[in-house]
Amino acid sequence: MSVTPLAPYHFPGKAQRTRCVTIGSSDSSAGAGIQGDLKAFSSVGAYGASVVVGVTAQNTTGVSASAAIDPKLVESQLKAVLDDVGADGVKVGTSWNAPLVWTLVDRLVWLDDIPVVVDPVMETAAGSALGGSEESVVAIREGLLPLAWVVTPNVREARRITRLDEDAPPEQLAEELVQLGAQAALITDAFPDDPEVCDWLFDGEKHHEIRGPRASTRCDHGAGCAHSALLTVFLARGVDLVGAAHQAHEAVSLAIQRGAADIGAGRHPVDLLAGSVDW
Ligand SMILES: Nc1ncnc2c1ncn2[C@@H]1O[C@H](COP(=O)(O)OP(=O)(O)OP(=O)(O)O)[C@@H](O)[C@H]1O
Ligand SMILES: Cc1ncc(CO)c(N)n1
Repeated sequence: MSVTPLAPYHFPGKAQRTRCVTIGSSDSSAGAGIQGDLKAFSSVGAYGASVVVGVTAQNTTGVSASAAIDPKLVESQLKAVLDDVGADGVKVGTSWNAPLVWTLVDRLVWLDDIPVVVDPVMETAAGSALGGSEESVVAIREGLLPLAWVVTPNVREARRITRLDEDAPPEQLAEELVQLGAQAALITDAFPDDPEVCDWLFDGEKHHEIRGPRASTRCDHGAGCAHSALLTVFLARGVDLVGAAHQAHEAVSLAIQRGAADIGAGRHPVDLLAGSVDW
């Protein structure tokens, strides 16, 4: 006789505000990672909670040290958050190693009907590596993609996960990501050398190109994190995927344009709240 295991979480009922959980790593400069995600959640009035899977000593010029958190402690954080705060949407960022990813996968399968956005980050805007070992890429492919409502890699990350050639177009990369199990794939900045920015979305049936002007600032530290965090909130609020992808792109594009150019000497942080605060 097979017995269905009990869900490991208590799952409180609905709250008035949208609750989103980011599962990712600390960025000490707070432009990206869980700090960036929490700011993005707050910028649109959502309540953000976090499960820390790694810590980076990082600033706008790069990462100087990092460490992954013990999977058991990750599991305890997830339980603490989901049992009490609850979640209307979950975002997964950095994946440091396979045991960590599989621990998440084992737990996230219980999140029936809650949007899960997977942002398979492997490098910072300044070019430092963030995880991305071959074993963690395999765990992302085999474990995380099948749980993803939408996966949001940039082109380099999409190539790494799909193992397709350098010259594979975004259309093929996105279709392959869906073939691997994601419900949808959104490749950010699909043509990095073009004068216009284009996010390529494949919703499982149709392709959509989300285009906008390319900001020429160096304020893109945390752009990808902010994008996937906002996407999580909009999906949690029931916005359809194409609409959510447009809204997230527009907000982040503006956040790069009006970015925090006075912070740090490298790739400055995005600023989602620029213009809303009177200094
Ligand atoms: N120069 C730019 N001007 C306007 N929008 C941009 C620019 N660069 C990126 N974007 C937008 O920012 C969002 C995040 O994309 P990006 O490709 O920078 O993520 P990423 O490479 O994963 O970033 P990160 O390394 O910070 O995680 C997308 O909606 C993309 O279109
Ligand atoms: C911790 C962390 N996660 C994600 C990114 C991607 O921007 C970053 N720079 N740092």
